[in-house]
Amino acid sequence: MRQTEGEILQDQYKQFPDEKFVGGYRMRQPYLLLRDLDLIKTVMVKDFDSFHDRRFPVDEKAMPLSAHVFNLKGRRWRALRAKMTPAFTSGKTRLMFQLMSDCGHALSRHLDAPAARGDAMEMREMLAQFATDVIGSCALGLQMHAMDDPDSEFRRVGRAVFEPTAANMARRLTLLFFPPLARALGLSFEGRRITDFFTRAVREMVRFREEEGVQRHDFIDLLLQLKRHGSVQEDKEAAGEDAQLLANAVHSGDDIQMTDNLLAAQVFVFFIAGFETSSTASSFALYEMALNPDVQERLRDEVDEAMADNGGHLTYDAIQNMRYLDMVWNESLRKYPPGNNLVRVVTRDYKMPGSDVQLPKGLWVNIPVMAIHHDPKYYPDPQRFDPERFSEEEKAKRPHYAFLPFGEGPRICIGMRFGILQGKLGLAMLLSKYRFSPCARTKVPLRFDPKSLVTASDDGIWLKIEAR
Ligand code: HEM
Repeated sequence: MRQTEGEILQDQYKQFPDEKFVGGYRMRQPYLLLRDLDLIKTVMVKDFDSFHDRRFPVDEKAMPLSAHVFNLKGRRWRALRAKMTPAFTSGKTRLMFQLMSDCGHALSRHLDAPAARGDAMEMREMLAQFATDVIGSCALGLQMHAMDDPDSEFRRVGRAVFEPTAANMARRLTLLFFPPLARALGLSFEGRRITDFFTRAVREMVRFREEEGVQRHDFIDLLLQLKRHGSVQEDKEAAGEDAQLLANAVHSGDDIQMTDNLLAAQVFVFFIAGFETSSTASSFALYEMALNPDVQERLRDEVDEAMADNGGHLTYDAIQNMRYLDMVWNESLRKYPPGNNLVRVVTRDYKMPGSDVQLPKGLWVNIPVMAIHHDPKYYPDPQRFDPERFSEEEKAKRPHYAFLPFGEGPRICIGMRFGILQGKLGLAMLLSKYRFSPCARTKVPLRFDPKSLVTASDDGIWLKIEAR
């Protein structure tokens, strides 16, 4: 395989410019590719009840870590999503800011020596270590020390899950395309070693918290609230975006018991969904800023100003209020969406609106995010990195569904606020202290790694780092 799934679908998307949707096969599995943004809205939101599932199999007994909110299906997904949503409001994210910020300071400390020497560094790995520490601290309440020790246990687990090895690929392709065979062989997405490591680590953590009565503003604490009381304490005032987030999480009416295994599965998905996505996103933003020094300077000016206004610190509100940071971050997610293809499964036979085409239950539906984000109809000269595309004026000219880095509808990324805060904080902290420029190993243009689960360059992101 020499192209990513996103690139294969992008070719097909370009091949049929006049169609609203196109059919195809992958390893003899039929699928539908959506091109039309109104149809995408119909599938993701309006007729969501006919498209509510994803494609990875779930088996709570044989593969305990598979029963997480990303994978779960139907009523069980709905019940869990509704219960977990209050853990992801901006109120809760704000409480985690200090934990995140501490990891940011550790990142800066770690880079001081190489920056003083003007070294070339692989920034994706650096940011993955930062993200591992953040998610470890905020999800598990652990000091992971991935930055002090790149071979720490959790960084090794994270690497093992995402490493595009032949074994990982073979296991996942079997799970996707031959689920009965995967079941017979006892395969899981992450592999037996990681299942055992993770369930044990979370079980020990839960026991420690329960016995010692330890409380921390992190996800384990919120999941333990769910286990004990059946719900997470909601914020006193949920306004704006949060009200929308909570309103989207309609309960299925089913009861869901938060067992230790179910709790471990949720922590596992926060870990894997949380660190690779935000670290690749931030490293692509750094890459583009190294190639576009005017953008880097303008953003650094904004960061300096925000710090000067806040006694030399980067606060939660300062990050939220930085307009240009938001534009740079979004343009980077546009050009390099970590999830380059979103999938829904048809959950009951469905007639496509405006046509005679009937979609059978079980069919996979692809929403080709990479292709849409590079369609010149929405983004003229799509290879150009131009944060101005995300000024309020330019955004208002585009259809909402032309920008889908976190998906949309009831299955939109539950950790979006957390991921954005972490990514932006990392960038702001780095720019406040260092300058980034291309080095001999910087690849222009980048090539994507076809074996990677998320959009990632095939040789990391090499940049020269210097103290300001
Ligand atoms: C820049 C960072 C991130 C990006 C770009 C991202 C992207 C996405 C995307 C594209 C989806 C699929 C949405 C859909 O199908 O409509 C998703 C789902 C999900 N994400 Fe994220 N994500 C990020 C960070 C996080 C973090 C930090 C967490 C957890 C702490 C997280 C947890 C999840 C979960 C649990 C789901 C499944 C939600 C459901 O099906 O109900 N993500 N994410």
